[in-house]
Amino acid sequence: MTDLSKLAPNGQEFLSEVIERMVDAICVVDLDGRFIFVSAAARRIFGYEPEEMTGRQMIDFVCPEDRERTLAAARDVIAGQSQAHFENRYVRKDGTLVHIMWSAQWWESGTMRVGVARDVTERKRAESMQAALYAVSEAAHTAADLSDLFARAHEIIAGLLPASNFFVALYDRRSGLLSFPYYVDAYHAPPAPRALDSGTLSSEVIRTGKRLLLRSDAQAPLPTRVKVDMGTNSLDWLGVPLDGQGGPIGVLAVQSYTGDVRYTEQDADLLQFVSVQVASAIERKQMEERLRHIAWHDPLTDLPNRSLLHGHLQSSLVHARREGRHLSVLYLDLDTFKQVNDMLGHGIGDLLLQEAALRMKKCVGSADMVGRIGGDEFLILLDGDTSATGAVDTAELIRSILNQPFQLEGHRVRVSSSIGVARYPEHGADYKQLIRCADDAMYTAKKTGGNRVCVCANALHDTAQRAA
Ligand SMILES: Nc1nc2c(ncn2[C@@H]2O[C@H](COP(=O)(O)OP(=O)(O)OP(=O)(O)O)[C@@H](O)[C@H]2O)c(=O)[nH]1
Repeated sequence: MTDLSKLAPNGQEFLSEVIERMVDAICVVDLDGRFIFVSAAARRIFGYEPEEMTGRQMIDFVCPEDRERTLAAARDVIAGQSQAHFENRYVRKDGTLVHIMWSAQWWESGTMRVGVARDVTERKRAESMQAALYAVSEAAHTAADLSDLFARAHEIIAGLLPASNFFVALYDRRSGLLSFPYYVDAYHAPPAPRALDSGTLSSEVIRTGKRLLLRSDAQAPLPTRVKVDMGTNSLDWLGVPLDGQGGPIGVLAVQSYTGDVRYTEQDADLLQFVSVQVASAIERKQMEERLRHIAWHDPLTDLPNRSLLHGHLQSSLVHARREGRHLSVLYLDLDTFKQVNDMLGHGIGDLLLQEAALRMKKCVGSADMVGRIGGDEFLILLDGDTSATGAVDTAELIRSILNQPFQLEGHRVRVSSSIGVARYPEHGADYKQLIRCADDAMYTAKKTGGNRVCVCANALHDTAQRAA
């Protein structure tokens, strides 16, 4: 061991001076868990004067979430297992968190723990930001859809800053509307979509393309354009723009209603940092959803196309079979539609198909599906009302609604329709059989003059055939 008296005449003074100048803090804790000595570096690391800490329980300074494992680590040290890299978080005097890495050892004869605390907050911050970026980019690939992506982004952001009140606002440039597809809040329900000029804090972030941090204690006036907002009755409001490739596509926002959560510029930096990755993940998911929509929908009417209808019918049949339920299929073909094209042009024919699609959708429930098979042929799956009369009633309703004249660019156009009805399990056991039966019934309706509903005539009597 070095002889201190050779370095300085008074070894004690020399040691005190060295300890005073150390960047890391030396902390000594007795068997009862009280600080009995804390060196000067505590001032910078914990924000307390050393004398404010001595005599007090060490555990009271530890972040509540980390207390249990800190006590377990302390027990290990007392049992003789020294710790070289134990990490936990302390609450500084100003309320902020500091990440500490401890090296600690038990001093048997003194019955006390001797530890050295190193402030690793910056390193932890860099690590968690890196991890957050990685997690967001992973979520961009693996999230099932946009809402799953939002929930996962929320979880990731909550690991970086307090985010119990968090929302995602999306801005649709074409409609000019700001919507709130993900909204978690202690007091408010998700707001309805609103125009960008409705004077909200979120729209201010979109308009300016800049983050906005409002702290209740700063008493800063609201931006002049802001009139009302669901955030105005929160104490602190922090929103950052989601910058897409062609400008802001939305906002990520956190807000607090309680004084123990305050947002700082540092939080704004963190949220902004993550928002870049979140924005690109959202754009990626939006693109995937657009492509999926295009693949499954008819471009003219935006109705489900043949592939989606067949897939939906197959899975509905699986459920119906399992639950012993009925379901119905309507096959609809417009009568003499060709004449509309021939007399008024293809453009008016297109408008008629679009308007007819809207009318049909209004006749069915949310569990049902109206799709376009092609040309002037539509398929309607009735999964909601499973009664035999319900299917015919719905078919009659559709027929009569399509009979009403259409006003299309100044032309008054009248059409009628022929509809075939087939029911599971009476008329078919699988989707192909059901569609064929409904098509046959539609053909019968057409052959007998059109503008009518016909139910499939070929009921399956053989139970073995039904169950096939
Ligand atoms: N405007 C328009 N017409 C289409 C479209 N797709 C198919 N058609 C036309 O729709 C018509 C469908 O033919 P049909 O069902 O045989 O004609 P129809 O006059 O309804 O005859 P019936 O069904 O026997 O009453 C054809 O003239 C197609 O050219 C489309 O997307 N837009």
